[in-house]
Amino acid sequence: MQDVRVKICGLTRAADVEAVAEAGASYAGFVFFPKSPRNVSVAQARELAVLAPVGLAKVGLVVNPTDALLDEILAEVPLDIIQLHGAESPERVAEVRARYGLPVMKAVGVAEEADLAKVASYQGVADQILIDAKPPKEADLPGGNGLAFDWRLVAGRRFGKPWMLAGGLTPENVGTAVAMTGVRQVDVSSGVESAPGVKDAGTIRAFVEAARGAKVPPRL
Ligand SMILES: O=C(O)c1ccccc1N[C@@H]1O[C@H](COP(=O)(O)O)[C@@H](O)[C@H]1O
Repeated sequence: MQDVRVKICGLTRAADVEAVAEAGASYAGFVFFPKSPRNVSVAQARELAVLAPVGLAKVGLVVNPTDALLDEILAEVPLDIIQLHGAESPERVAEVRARYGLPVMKAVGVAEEADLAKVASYQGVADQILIDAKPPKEADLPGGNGLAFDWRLVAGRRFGKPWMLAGGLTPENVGTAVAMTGVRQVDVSSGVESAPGVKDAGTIRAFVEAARGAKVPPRL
């Protein structure tokens, strides 16, 4: 059976990229969002991205980006995937995908069943869907808040495109999340940090081990 694939998001130091690669994660995420404690400049992201070995996909996380910002990032940083984590419309997702010729992962925030209806509008335009916890109303960040949602809402779901589960995952709960939902890909940021924006190599290793060792229910 195929291992669960792991994305570690919000890397800010060379040692983080090394830890993520050594742990066996599949995706390394770089956050371009000034309000985030994980925000990196274009120059910093370039320095980190070139350290990633073949097989570790480099994901650029942006929130309602302008073309100017994406142009600036993609001129410098060798990204493999663009993660849109704001209120981008399906039309904007299609536009970004066509303009840069890169796969796009669209994040959808979920707190209740009704939120999942939004996924349908992105199925035809995004390459992957990221199902994340909906942020609290007063939150500064649209993601990366370390909050989980009720995983029963996505138990056994398929979304017409590969999907990833995020929101409040930790080494302690990721096995349950995978077993409960049947998801084949997971994404974490806060749950592998020693302080906001500071990744911890031991916790990254523990997270990847727990995710890959999780009991994935067979697809029906
Ligand atoms: O990580 C951030 O700082 C961030 C900022 C803005 C949008 C999304 C962000 N992170 C993404 O949020 C989810 C869940 O994170 P957490 O594990 O609950 O902290 C994940 O997809 C990150 O890529």
